[in-house]
Amino acid sequence: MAPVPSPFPDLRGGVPLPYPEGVHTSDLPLPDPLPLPPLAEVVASARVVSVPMRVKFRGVLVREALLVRGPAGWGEFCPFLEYDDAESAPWLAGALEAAWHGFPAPVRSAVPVNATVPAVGAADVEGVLARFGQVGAVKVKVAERGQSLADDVERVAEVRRVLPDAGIKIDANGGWTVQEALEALDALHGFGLQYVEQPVADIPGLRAVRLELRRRGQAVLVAADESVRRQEDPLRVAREDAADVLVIKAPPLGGVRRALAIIDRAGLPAVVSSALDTSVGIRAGVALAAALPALPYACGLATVSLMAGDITDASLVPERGYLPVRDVEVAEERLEHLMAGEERRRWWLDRLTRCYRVLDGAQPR
Ligand SMILES: O=C(O)CCC(=O)C1=CC=C[C@@H](O)[C@@H]1C(=O)O
Ligand SMILES: [Mg+2]
Repeated sequence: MAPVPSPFPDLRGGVPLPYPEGVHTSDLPLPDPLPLPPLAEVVASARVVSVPMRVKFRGVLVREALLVRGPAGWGEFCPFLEYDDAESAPWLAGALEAAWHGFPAPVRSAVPVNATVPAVGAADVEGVLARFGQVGAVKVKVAERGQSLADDVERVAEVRRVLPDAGIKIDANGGWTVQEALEALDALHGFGLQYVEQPVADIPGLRAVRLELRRRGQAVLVAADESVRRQEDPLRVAREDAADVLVIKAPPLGGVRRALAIIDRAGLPAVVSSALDTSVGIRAGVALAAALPALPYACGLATVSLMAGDITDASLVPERGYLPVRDVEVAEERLEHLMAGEERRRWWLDRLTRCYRVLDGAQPR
């Protein structure tokens, strides 16, 4: 089979996009939250699943999610376990949007996606990549606690060996200091990285890395993930010129419509990424990516390939580097098979109820 060409081959090596510098953050208010369906209806539709991972990812071996069903289809509520209710409530807004309101109209029929390589040893890279089939881009996890820069270099080198023409980005999940990030990017320079995602934990640090890379004439771009996802003000990173690219997960921003509005106001190129969800949650990410006016990079939405189960017979997994824009049919027998235990079910229903109250309190009256 012929290799899938990168949708934007000229971006290999991180050439900055033609987005005008400093043209961002309009003062337009974000749209009002969507009306909430009655809580009893939401709870009655809820199903809790527990899905094993094929490879450990961000310390997770089993991913839990609560699925809800409304008139528009299914929605997924799966904030990470350590998130508190205030941080988790927008995830519920996203699930309710999917199930009760549906998604905005797409402007494309398929979305380019990257393979995602967790912080595995170099010897395991080829096996992980094989799960994604042909892809034009790969995201590689780096800066894992307990590992060294040499481990990262070996992992990235192995990706480059297996896929000589792929765009490569790396994700440090804020694991480096500014100094460590600059050293690591020096060491990884020869691989032609598109961008480095969240090299350091905070916004001033991101800005410092970005400015120093420019001063040194290194073309790699800086992308923000946690600095958008876990901020009270998701626009701050753009306002402070701390990143070239935004990595956006729809659920923590309150769903597809609100994420679209935030990206529009930020005025920066966006990459849509998964929250390690089942195909139901991935469908929302695909809806966001499909509705964006510009989609210059492959999206991190192929993560169902890292999971050992799903709630549908037709998972949203890449076909020659793309996910199709289509709905997901949930299979009852798969829900049964992946059903979480009673204690976890109760835990998730309690969390759902508390988050619903947070959203209800924020509704325009
Ligand atoms: O972006 C991708 O390629 C896959 C998704 C991904 O990397 C993530 C999904 C869920 C949790 C995150 O820690 C992680 C990320 O940091 O982007
Ligand atoms: Mg990330």
